[in-house]
Amino acid sequence: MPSIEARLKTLGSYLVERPPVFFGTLPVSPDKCELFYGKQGAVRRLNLATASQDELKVLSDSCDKATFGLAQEDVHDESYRKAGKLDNADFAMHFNVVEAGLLEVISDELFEGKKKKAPICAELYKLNVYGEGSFFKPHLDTPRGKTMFGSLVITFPTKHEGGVLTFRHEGKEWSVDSGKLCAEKEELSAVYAAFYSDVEHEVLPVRKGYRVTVTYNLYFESPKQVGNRIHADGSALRAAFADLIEDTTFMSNGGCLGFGLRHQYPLNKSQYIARDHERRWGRPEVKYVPGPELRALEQYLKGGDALLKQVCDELKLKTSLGIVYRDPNEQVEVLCPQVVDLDDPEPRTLEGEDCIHDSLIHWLCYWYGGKVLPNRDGWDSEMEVEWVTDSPKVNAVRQKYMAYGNEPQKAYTYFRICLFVTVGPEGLRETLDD
Ligand SMILES: O=C(O)CCC(=O)C(=O)O
Ligand SMILES: [Fe+2]
Repeated sequence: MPSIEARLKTLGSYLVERPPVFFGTLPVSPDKCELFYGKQGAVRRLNLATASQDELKVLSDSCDKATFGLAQEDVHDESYRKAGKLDNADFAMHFNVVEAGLLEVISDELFEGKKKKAPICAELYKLNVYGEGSFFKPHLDTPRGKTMFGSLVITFPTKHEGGVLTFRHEGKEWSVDSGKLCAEKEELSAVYAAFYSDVEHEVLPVRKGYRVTVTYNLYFESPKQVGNRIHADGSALRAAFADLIEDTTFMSNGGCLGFGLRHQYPLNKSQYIARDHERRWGRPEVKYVPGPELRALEQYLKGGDALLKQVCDELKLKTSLGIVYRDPNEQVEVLCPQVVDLDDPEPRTLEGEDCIHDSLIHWLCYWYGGKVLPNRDGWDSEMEVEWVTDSPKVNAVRQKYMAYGNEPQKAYTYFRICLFVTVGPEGLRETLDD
């Protein structure tokens, strides 16, 4: 029998996922390629299946310059993104993703639904026109709202060369050459690509012609039903997990397993919540309780993260999400119940000191109920965790703050979102209340 350590490693390795991107061609009838557009006054009409280069130039000239999201702002910078765009209020098409059956394909492919599928919806977002020399440098899509999990790009069959949509995730790469795919098909076809928002993607420069795309934001429809997502490849993970907890020598007194989440999720920074109490009565005893943002996030996990939670639910093992902060200066990690607003002017004091004193870790524990995790630096750990997987490096979010030691100075920390599984002692493994 392999050692427990080796089996924990195997357990982590079962969290591999299907590609977080999928794409293909989709036959379309010419009437579905009919585009109506215009910002004010007269509306123009253009068929994207038959449009001439001159007609496409008129469309391109009617567009605004495309912007992109940077630090919560829409920025226009042609060294980063060169393309035209129309907002969803300024165009209409007969093409319909639901009628085309794409939502079913997306929910099958991204969530690997064998039995029940996640109810999802697609919201029309923008039309983009990439003429010769247009491109969009590597970026992640900004989630617009908590339930948004991905994007869908439909490329219509206008003649073009280049403009390859390229995805990269965890060292792998996928390319969608829409010009080539459309040209190769005998029947009139569009190209679709659906992907999670946190998968890096770029549009390589268009060499010839016009590439016209319509993008959609993909959402979960209702958090209640999302809990039914089924991952077809879950059996290996389930078996490895079940095997471990049946072994009486594994965590015989119970314990906690830690998994770094594989995907990124949008979380707001939350402020210190006990301020009114503090003003009136002084600092309350702050206990560690996962905040509402993290509790809500449990409904919206993606891919392997959702699978892990689902397997734990089936095995009746309690799970909770937590934010793990790392202070790069101290090589120490602390588990926090929320993403902390480090610019929050309150709470200000730490045992009489102003603001965040030298120790961010101490401050997080004092005000937010943070718990110090096992580490190498001689801090006393308040919680034992057996780590199974770490998060990919790109999921570590850098956060700046002002540290007030002898003098104020800029400092930074990293946080990542982790899932913790509470395992009961041997013979009483189940920890989830019904
Ligand atoms: O037009 C495309 O192919 C991709 C557009 C895109 O990545 C975006 O709008 O964020
Ligand atoms: Fe994008």
